Amino acid sequence: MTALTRMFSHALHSSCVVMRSPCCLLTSTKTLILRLSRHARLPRVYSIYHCQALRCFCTDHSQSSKPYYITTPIFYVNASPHIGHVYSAVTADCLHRFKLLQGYNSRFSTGTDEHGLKIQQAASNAGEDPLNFCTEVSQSFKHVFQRCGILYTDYIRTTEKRHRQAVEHFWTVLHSKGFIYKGTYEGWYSTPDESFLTPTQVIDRIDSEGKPIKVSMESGHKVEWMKEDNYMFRLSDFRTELLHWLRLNPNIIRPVKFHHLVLQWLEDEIPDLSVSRQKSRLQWGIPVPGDPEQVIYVWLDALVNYLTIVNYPQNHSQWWTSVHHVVGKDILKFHAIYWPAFLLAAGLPLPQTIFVHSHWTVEGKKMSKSLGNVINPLDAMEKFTVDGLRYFLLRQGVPDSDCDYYDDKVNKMCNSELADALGGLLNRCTAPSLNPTQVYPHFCNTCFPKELCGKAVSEDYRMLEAVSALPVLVELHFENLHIYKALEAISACIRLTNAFVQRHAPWKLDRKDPGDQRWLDTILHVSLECLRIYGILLQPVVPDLADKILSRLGVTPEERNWDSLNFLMRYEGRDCGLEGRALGPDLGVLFNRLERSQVKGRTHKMAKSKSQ
Ligand SMILES: Nc1ncnc2c1ncn2[C@@H]1O[C@H](COP(=O)(O)OP(=O)(O)OP(=O)(O)O)[C@@H](O)[C@H]1O
Repeated sequence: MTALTRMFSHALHSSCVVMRSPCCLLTSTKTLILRLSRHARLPRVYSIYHCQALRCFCTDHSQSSKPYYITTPIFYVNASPHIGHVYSAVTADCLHRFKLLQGYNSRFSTGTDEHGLKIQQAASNAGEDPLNFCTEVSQSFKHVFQRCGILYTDYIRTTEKRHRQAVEHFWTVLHSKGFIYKGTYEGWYSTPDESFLTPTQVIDRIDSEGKPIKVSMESGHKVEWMKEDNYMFRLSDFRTELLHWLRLNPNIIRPVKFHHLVLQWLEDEIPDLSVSRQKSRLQWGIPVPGDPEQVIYVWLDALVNYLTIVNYPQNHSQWWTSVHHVVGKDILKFHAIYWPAFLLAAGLPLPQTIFVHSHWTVEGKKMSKSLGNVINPLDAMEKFTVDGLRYFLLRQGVPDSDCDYYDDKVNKMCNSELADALGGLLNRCTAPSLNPTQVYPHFCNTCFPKELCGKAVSEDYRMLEAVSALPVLVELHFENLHIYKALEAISACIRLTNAFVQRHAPWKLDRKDPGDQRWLDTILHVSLECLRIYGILLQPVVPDLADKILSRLGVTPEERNWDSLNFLMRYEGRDCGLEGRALGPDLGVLFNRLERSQVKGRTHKMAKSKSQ
């Protein structure tokens, strides 16, 4: 006791000294966990006690009800949505729901990016008016997002009047401050990426007709030499300031790998950026204020959407100081260099976090509209259910590296982790055969005392420690966008709980024997407490499944927030409000096993993009 208490208070004390920023909080909490874990051989009772204490410490409750503004990229409407877009949206949605769970006043925006040459061309190929074309595709994004439970609070289209006004204002501010000047741009340009490239970013290739071409090294898209009179943004002026910002705040871009990448990009000089196109080349966009012969560069236009949402330029400040972007790695440069430079020029605060994720690939190639190797998310939800697909994307998607998608993988993961492990546990522990009265069973301190002298064995105490520490771990992983690690940790705990039930085989106990009955109730109580914690923590990931679990346990909607993660109060000698309460009536299966015939092996749909 004394050793751990000393260690814990020392750790708390030392962390208080350094804890000046969220980064320090994270570092010091990690240190605490490490120090705690080294003491795993101390008497169990103290470890559990301290894990609970640590959780209270880790969650800074003063943050509750503070604004937290999450954005997804706005999606380019040159074709219908695919799994990659859904992944961006589900990741942001999961963060949003996690923040709501913790009591933040979270706001979450998404929408569609509707200007630019690609859309002008796609609409023309489809023989449609650009706005009608955009409306149609924007609706399909909205539909897919609603279908997969994306709980956005704001949906924006860049063709809206409010957005045009925000962009015009933003441009005027930059121009009046002297950060935009008239010049000539000459260099490589990739229309598919709407991106300018330096000579070192392009390489020689041979096209399908055997002609030599230049392509972008990053995306592989063909580039063209462009020379035109444009408005230029003084991007080069901001290189030092951006470097300083990122070096001073090593936690801005997460996971950290991408932070290093941006720092590396900034090591080299960055040229000024062309921020307009001649109207003769591009008509579909917002005209430059005061110069109708020029149209604003699609990326400047698109990035301002984050401000439009929060009512820029009227009363955006409450939200703008707490903005967190979720982006794919393909658009990191736009979000981590261009966007902060524009904001600095406009005199606005910089983003708090840029969460970056990698790509879903199909047979090693990025799933992309241009390649047409896309998986239709509606088909995938049909096969695997909404929660099945969400779980797979977040459990398997590693933000640091690309991940190959195939149906069989989704099938296996859903069956083993949702149907068997989680569903099986719920089913076993709430079965009327073991619990005929269908109430939340009572816990007996004599059967499961704080010292190792009851019916519980040492593995059981280790399980309690793991489940007690779970909320802290989950929170830490979410902070780094390592949602897959959070799910890995939950999954490991579910395995421990299943092993606990298996070890004590409550179905073999004699219910007529009062001692056995007390122990049986205790086993079920502990298992349901574990399930309650898993249910609460899984809400941001699989909202419907989590609701099913918590409803079956009789947990009310008010008892599903972060403060309700008070695991196994009876073990601590405190009251448990659920004891003796009726379980929910739904005896149905949590997640139906997917048959292999339901999903085809390693196939993928070559869905036709709208532009084809
Ligand atoms: N394969 C993917 N994996 C993960 N996220 C993706 C993927 N494709 C697109 N996204 C996400 O959607 C955003 C918008 O992508 P975009 O509209 O450029 O789609 P795309 O299919 O890559 O299109 P294109 O083939 O025309 O480049 C990306 O920045 C990224 O956040």
